[in-house]
Amino acid sequence: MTEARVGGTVRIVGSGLLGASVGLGLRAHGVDVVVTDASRTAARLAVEYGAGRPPAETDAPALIVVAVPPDAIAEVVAAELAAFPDAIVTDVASVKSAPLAELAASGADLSRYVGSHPLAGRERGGPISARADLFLGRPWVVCTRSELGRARVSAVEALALDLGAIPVEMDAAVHDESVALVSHTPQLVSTLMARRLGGATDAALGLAGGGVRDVTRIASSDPALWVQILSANAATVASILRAYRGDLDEVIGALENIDEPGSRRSLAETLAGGNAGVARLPGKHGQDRRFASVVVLIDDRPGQLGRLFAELGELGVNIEDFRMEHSPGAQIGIAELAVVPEVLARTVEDLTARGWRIAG
Ligand SMILES: NC(=O)C1=CN([C@@H]2O[C@H](COP(=O)(O)OP(=O)(O)OC[C@H]3O[C@@H](n4cnc5c(N)ncnc54)[C@H](O)[C@@H]3O)[C@@H](O)[C@H]2O)C=CC1
Ligand SMILES: O=C(O)C(=O)Cc1ccc(O)cc1
Repeated sequence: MTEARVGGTVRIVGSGLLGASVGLGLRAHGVDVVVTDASRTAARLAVEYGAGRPPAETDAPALIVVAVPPDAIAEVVAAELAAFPDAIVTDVASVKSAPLAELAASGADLSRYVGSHPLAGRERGGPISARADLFLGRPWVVCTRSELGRARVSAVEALALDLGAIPVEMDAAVHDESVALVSHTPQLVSTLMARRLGGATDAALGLAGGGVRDVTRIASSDPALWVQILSANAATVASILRAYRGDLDEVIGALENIDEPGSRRSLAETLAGGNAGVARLPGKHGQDRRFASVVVLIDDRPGQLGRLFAELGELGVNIEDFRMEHSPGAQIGIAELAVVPEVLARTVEDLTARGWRIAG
């Protein structure tokens, strides 16, 4: 067990997915964690899963983590600031400006409040879905404000670091604009595409591969939580969607008039724009480096993946990334490996020589 950076007792209010995950992660460092929730069942479950202990009269937490739904953040943060006058209070809500404005309007003492947001989550909520490793390697935004003392910001960064996350300082407005683009609008785009699958035939769905799964993965997110997130960042998300609608109208125009001069060029430029956009997403370890992909067909039997990995090790090929897909109609797994481009040709050649089936 490594020693924690956070000192003293940490109190978690809202012991669902995020709250219980924070508790589990801190308990793994031996931190004294108190969990509480408006739902008795959620609180008891979190305790039974090992995320912390029930509150006691004598608790004097140094740090309070509010992990309730966005609509309840301001009210709960204000109550915690008032109840524990020596504690620093943070929250993990997916939106930052609206709760801050609500808190300021309530007259709360904001000098001890440092908003934050871990960019880590799952489609399912509740303490049953919680994981101690949820935050490992993920960015954790800590919202700075000019009047906030360094020590208070550092206390929340210590929490992020203890949970294996990477603290990123940002002000609330920049945070909300950023997540509107990389999280909130993608949620709606994924949802709208998945909604189109509602009327599809089983035959069509049987052809689904990695592409549609990638685009719709987050469409199974909790509607109740997402209505709150989107409502709290509505104007910014709407403005991105308006631009998106413009792009969509252009694509529809080109498709409806595909033989008009310029239509194919317009489609090509749209597709190239997508290539340029996706290339800007940071890759492994935040690098811009692109990898080559090797697709290996493997029999759906125990030990096959282990053998593939071991043989790549023998060949001195580092697996930069890995993804598994399944053939809908056959007992075959499709292993997609990312390797550095320099080793692509010899990897394909050596694996083929060893009897592996390479696709594409
Ligand atoms: N689900 C995700 O992937 C992510 C969620 N977040 C943020 O984390 C926060 C919590 O989300 P989840 O853990 O996913 O939700 P969840 O539904 O799993 O847990 C929320 C918990 O808060 C409790 N609660 C509601 N109102 C309360 C109140 N007034 N006082 C005390 N407890 C109350 C609920 O009973 C529930 O147990 C939200 O603000 C969300 O925006 C941040 C990053 C990722
Ligand atoms: O699963 C994913 O890709 C996510 O992006 C999960 C997620 C959902 C909500 C957040 O506020 C932060 C992260």
